[in-house]
Amino acid sequence: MAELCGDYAFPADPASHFPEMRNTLLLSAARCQSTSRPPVWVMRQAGRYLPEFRKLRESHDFFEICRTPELAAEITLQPIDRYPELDASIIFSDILVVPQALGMQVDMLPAHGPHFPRPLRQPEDGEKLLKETDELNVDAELRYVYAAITLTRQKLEGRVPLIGFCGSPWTLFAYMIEGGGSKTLQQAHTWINRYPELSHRLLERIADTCAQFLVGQIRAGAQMVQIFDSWAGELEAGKYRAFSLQYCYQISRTVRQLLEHHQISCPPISLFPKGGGPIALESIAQGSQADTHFDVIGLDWTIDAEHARRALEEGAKLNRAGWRGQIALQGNMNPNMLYAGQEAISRDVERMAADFRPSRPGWIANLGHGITPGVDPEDMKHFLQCVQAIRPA
Ligand SMILES: Cc1c2[nH]c(c1CCC(=O)O)Cc1[nH]c(c(CCC(=O)O)c1C)Cc1[nH]c(c(CCC(=O)O)c1C)Cc1[nH]c(c(C)c1CCC(=O)O)C2
Repeated sequence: MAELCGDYAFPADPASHFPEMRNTLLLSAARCQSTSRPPVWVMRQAGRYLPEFRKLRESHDFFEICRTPELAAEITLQPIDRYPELDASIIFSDILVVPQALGMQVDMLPAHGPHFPRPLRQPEDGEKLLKETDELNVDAELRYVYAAITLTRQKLEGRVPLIGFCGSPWTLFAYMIEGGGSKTLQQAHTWINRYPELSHRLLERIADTCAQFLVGQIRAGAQMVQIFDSWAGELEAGKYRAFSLQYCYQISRTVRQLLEHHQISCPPISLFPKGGGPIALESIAQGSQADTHFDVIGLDWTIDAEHARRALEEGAKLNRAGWRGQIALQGNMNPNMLYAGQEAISRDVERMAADFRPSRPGWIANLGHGITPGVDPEDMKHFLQCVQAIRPA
C-alpha cells in the first residue's frame, strides 16, 4: 500500500499551506456564525449515481481507488466539478479503511457491499487483534488517505472546504464482528452482552485509532471531520451511552489534545448518530464537556428539527459539567425524496428550510443519509438549486 503513495509528509502548517478559501459557508455554519444562505453538501455525493464515477469504477477496484491518491482526488472532485452549487467536498474513502489498518481484510463485493472473510468470531480473535495492534503505527497504515487529502486540497483551489471522516467505534466494531452488513447486528449485540469487558477494550482501541486517523486527516488538510455512527439506532439508551457515545467523546477529546500538541487549531467535529432519535441527542448534550463536545450533529429524516433542538436543550439543562456550547444541525431530507420528482423535491426543501429556520445560523443542509445509486443526477442538481434559493433567515 505504501508503494502506491510513496513518501508522504504533512504540510508544516495546514492553515497557510493551501490555496485561499473562496467559500467558507460550511465552516461558518458549523460554528453557528451567520451566513448569507445555508451551506449544502450531500453524504455519498461522490458515488454510484454519477456516470463518471461508474465509468472509473469499471477499471478500478473500490479500495484500489481509496489507496491511490490521484484517483481518490479525481472522484472527490467529480461532484464539485459537476455541481457548482455544492458548498463542501468529502474525501473519497470509506469508514472500513480503519479495520483494514487494524489488520483485517475487507473486500468490496460488487452488488453485496463490504465483506470481511475473517471477522471476529471468538473472544480469542479480539484478544489477538488487541495484541497485534498494541503498537500500531496508524499514520503509516493510513498515510494514503492523508496523501489523497493533501492532493485534493490543492486541486480544489479553495473552491469549497474538504471534509474528512471516520466511522464511530461502535459502528466499526459491529462491522468487524458481523463481517459485513446485517439486519439485526445479532452477533455484535452478543459480544457486548457476553464479553462486555473485552468489547470495551476493543472499542477503546478503535477509538484511539480513529482519533489518530482524524488528527492525521486534519494535519493533511481536512477542514471539518465527521464521525459516522451509522448504527447508533441499534442500541438501547443506556447501551448507546456506554458502548457508542462514550467512545465518540473519547475521539473528540483525543483529537483536541493531539492537535493542541501539534499547535493546530481544532476544526469543527461533526457526529452523525443515525437512527439514535431524541434519546441519543439528549444524551449527547447531557454528557458533553468542553473537551469532548461536537460542533455539529447530523440528523436523519426520522427526527424533525424542532424535536432535535428540544432534545439537545433538555440534555444541556441536565449537563452537570456546566457545558453550554452551541451545536449546529446538519440534515435531513429523506434521500428517497430524490425519486419523488422535481416539484415534490422543491416542496420538501421548502418544508425543511422552514423547519430549520429557528436553528439558523447553524444549519447545514444535507440529506438524512447517503444519496442512493438510482438517483438521476439532474434531480440531485435540482435539490441543490432549491437549497441555494433559500433566503437569509
Ligand atoms: C456504513 C458506511 C460505509 N461507508 C461509509 C459508511 C457511513 C455512512 C453510511 O451509513 O452510509 C462512509 C462512506 N463511504 C463512502 C464515502 C465517500 C465520501 C462520500 O461521497 O460521502 C463515505 C463517507 C464511499 C463509498 N462506499 C461504498 C461505495 C460504493 C461502492 C462501489 O462503488 O461499489 C462508495 C461510493 C461501499 C460501501 N461502504 C460501506 C457500505 C455499507 C458500502 C456498500 C453499500 C453502499 O454502497 O452504500 C460502509
